Amino acid sequence: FNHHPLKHQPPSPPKLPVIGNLHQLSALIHRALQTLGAKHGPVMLLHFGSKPVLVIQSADAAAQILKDHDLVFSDKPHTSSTRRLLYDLKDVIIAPYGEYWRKLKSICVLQLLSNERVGSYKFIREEETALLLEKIGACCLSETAVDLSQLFDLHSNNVICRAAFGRRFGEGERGRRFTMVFRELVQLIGDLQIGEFVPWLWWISRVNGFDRRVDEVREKLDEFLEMVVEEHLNRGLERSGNKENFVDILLKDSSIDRDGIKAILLDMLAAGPDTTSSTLEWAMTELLRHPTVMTNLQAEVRGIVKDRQILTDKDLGEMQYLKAVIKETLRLHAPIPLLARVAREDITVMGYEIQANTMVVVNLWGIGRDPASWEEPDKFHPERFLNSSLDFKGLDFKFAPFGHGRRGCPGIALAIASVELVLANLVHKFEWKLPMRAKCEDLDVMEQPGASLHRKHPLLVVPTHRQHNML
Ligand code: HEM
Repeated sequence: FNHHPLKHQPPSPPKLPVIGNLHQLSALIHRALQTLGAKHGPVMLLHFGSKPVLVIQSADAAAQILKDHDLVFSDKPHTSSTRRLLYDLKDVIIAPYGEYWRKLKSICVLQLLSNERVGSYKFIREEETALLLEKIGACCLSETAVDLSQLFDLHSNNVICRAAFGRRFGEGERGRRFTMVFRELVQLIGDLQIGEFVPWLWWISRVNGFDRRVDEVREKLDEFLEMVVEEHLNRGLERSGNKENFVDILLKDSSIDRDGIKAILLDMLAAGPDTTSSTLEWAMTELLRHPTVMTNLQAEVRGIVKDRQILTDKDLGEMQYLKAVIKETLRLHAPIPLLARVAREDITVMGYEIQANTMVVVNLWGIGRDPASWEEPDKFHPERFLNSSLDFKGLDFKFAPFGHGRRGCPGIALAIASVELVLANLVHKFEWKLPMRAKCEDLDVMEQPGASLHRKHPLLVVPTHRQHNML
């Protein structure tokens, strides 16, 4: 469209000089976009500074971006802070679409995240789940509250670290600090700094401390990743070479340099544990807020597992209500609420002319709550997924928590296997209540801003051992 003025542009809310629409956004950007979309429609053109940003908030429009024109929208936007944090785009998540990205993605899928690989980590998931249950069980006698948010973080981190690196890194005080650095990384990536969009305001992120936080986080992460790589190199010399893990495989590939290796490892640690623990955190939050759903889920799980201590894959396969609870959690609390892409060329979307280089934001969170697609969209009602063919493959774009297409999430199998096993065990083995005799409706659902969506406040809950005659 470079040769003529655009005739059909999407509606735009009125904007201010210099900052465009940035003043209409709040820290929880997905919520601000939903509010704007209710007024201006599901396809809007905003301006972050002078930069045009196409905002997509309906299933139909998302299908055009993620399926029909997937190739055109297969690049990701980046800012100077994401470049600094992610080794100058040498990772999978932000790397430009092309040969290098294709190679990294296929290594991630084949060597770490394929169904077969995920099956081979079954013992890791089981051991880590047993450890989690033990920690919770230890609090039962004293009836003290457990911080489930922290336990879920540690659990998800251990599963991914053991699968990818062959050992845990999350234990003890050092481990806790390491999990917090990853949380901060995700918050920094999700933070819109005005200087990225209005170049002469670059100094603001220096004055408000953002640049300093980026540098500190980058340094701590690099130190940690260097240690992981060195450990593998040293160990590799001694080993008989009978069992390679993901890091060994990356180290063998001469076309990926040291920064590239660290960047991919960083991706796995940034994208995997945080999203998995967010799903667990919100699932338990919603179960506690909805005692009937909790009772239904306990009835299903306990009915299938009976008095056995160990839950099997076959048991999980039969738990339709459990699967519906997980889907309903992902619909209401998409762990990655916003997808960001960039148009590689001029293109028409939903009849609107969109110019090359326009940034696109797909509000997965907003689409999950769109009244045009869902009845009583804000209600937690897992039954809507029973007897329904909606699944995670993102074929119906009203429910696409893992995205779709070339840049879609490669971690679905690992994430779902981990979440199902933990959740089924938690409701099988324990009864749950809120501390200080709080009522279920008192449990808040406030969110922490960031590229992934967590509770603002940790989830504190009091567990007791299940009484076997209860159900
Ligand atoms: C419930 C858990 C998870 C959710 C909801 C989730 C969601 C997503 C979403 C929405 C995207 C962007 C897709 C797009 O742009 O179309 C994504 C990308 C990605 N995810 Fe996940 N994810 C989860 C777990 C995992 C796990 C466990 C891993 C690996 C350990 C992982 C690795 C990745 C990677 C590497 C990408 C980038 C793919 C690319 O750019 O080509 N994710 N994920």
